[in-house]
Amino acid sequence: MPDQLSRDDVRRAPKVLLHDHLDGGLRPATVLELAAEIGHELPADTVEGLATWFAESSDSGSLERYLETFDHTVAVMQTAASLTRVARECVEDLAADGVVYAEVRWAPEQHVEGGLSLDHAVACVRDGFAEGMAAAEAAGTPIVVRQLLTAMRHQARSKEIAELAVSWRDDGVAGFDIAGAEAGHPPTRHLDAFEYLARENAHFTIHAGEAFGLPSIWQAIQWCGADRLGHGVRIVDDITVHEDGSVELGGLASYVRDNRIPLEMCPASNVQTGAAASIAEHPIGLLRDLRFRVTVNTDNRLMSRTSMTDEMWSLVEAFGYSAADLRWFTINAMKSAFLPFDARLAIIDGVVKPGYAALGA
Ligand SMILES: O=c1[nH]cnc2c1ncn2[C@H]1C[C@H](O)[C@@H](CO)O1
Ligand SMILES: [Zn+2]
Repeated sequence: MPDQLSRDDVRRAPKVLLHDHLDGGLRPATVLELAAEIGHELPADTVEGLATWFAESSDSGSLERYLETFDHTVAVMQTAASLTRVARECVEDLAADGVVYAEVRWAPEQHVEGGLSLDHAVACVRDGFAEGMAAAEAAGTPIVVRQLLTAMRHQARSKEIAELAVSWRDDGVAGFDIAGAEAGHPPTRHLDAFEYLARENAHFTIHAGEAFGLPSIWQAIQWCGADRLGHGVRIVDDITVHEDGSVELGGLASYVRDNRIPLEMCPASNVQTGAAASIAEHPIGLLRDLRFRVTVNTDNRLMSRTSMTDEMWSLVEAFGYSAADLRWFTINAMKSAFLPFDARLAIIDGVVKPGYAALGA
């Protein structure tokens, strides 16, 4: 494998994405077109102007402000046709970027203002993903994409959304998540949903340790039983690096590492919301050195003006990572996917390993 990676190597390398929001990844041109169709007023009227508006408005250092930008994307995703279109384009964009497996999350409860039922909305996204996967296959860039259904943590529909996720588990839905403002909305408010999912042998991840610290991570794992942590960056608050370079892990950090709990890290998003000061200072460097089960993700490609290639390339530049490091992140992610074990292995052995082997050839 080449030591000196180029950006094009990173683009060609097979990548696995576990944390990407459907309503955070629209093409700016699509937002413009869909908004024009329904008469929704946007803060800019050109593709570049809108792309810049999303990126700049999301760059405030506050998760709450960051989340306000979703008003515009959610507004244009209230019909069957728009949901299917956005889902299809999402898959096409990921595949063109070299993503070979993705779990894309969205909150069905936010897409029923136009009269869609929750089930119909999920079916529309399923259809869009299927169209996108077929188009990617035809373009020679095959990809497998699954939905994660998100419940909003400030609302009270999590049990209902958890039931929706279970009822669609054999038709493209791989798991469940909660998202939204973290401070003041602890995951334990949704305990009935998580207990239900556990009884159903279903998978779930929880956004935790992004805008709020260790108590949120502790609750997500020890009270709610999350399989993975969305972000989880604040786990570093339970790690002490001494002056002599020795490292001490607190009880929670040890638990997360010992149990190989996957961290869905999203560097660009974290810099925008203030969860990390810069990419170079992002805790991903330390956590990778300590061999936590770290994965690299985009979170919101529109708001962060990013892609999987951009995220990985920014880490190559900041930390000097090699192809072997990127392969390690990618296999970590594939091992942590909410797919059956044999399906995960098939992608690791059949796609990821050969793809990295071919990189230097
Ligand atoms: O990084 C995030 N933290 C918490 N909530 C988020 C983040 N990115 C997106 N969301 C919210 C806004 C979306 O409307 C919702 C469902 O995708 O999830
Ligand atoms: Zn997120």
